Amino acid sequence: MAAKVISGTEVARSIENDLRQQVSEMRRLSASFQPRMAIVQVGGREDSNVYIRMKLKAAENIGILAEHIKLPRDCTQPELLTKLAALNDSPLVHGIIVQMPVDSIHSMDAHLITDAVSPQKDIDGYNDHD
Ligand SMILES: Nc1nc2c(c(=O)[nH]1)N[C@@H](CN(C=O)c1ccc(C(=O)N[C@@H](CCC(=O)O)C(=O)O)cc1)CN2
Repeated sequence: MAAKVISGTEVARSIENDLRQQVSEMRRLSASFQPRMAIVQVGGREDSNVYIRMKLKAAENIGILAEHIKLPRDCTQPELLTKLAALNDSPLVHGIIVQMPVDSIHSMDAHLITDAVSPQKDIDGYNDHD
């Protein structure tokens, strides 16, 4: 049997089209519903900046509002956890991504941070509680 070459680009485009239709249908059923996600970044690593730009563009392409929340490198773990708790509690935010690695001058427990995202909003699948 001949091998079949699978185009990652075509698969990605198909997934994006499906998601766009799902978002559109949700908004048709509830005109007031506006899906929103938050991408939380600590610091300013350029590799992370590239990936975040890609995520923001992808969200825009399917009709999801994406907010890029940039926290400074001197952000402490309690401050980051407080921010994540606020996003967990916000009825306006439906998905949360914490861009890894957390680029802080302070020590951070990566698992504690990713597990602080509500499982119901963990659209990245980093949470150990899932
Ligand atoms: N919150 C997250 N942070 C980080 C993740 C993540 O998934 N969630 N992963 C990396 C960075 N990153 C996205 O942010 C990411 C990097 C690379 C890839 C990937 O699939 N790479 C492919 C090659 C892609 C290409 O060059 O075409 C590969 O490695 O085969 C996905 C996501 C750390 N932070």
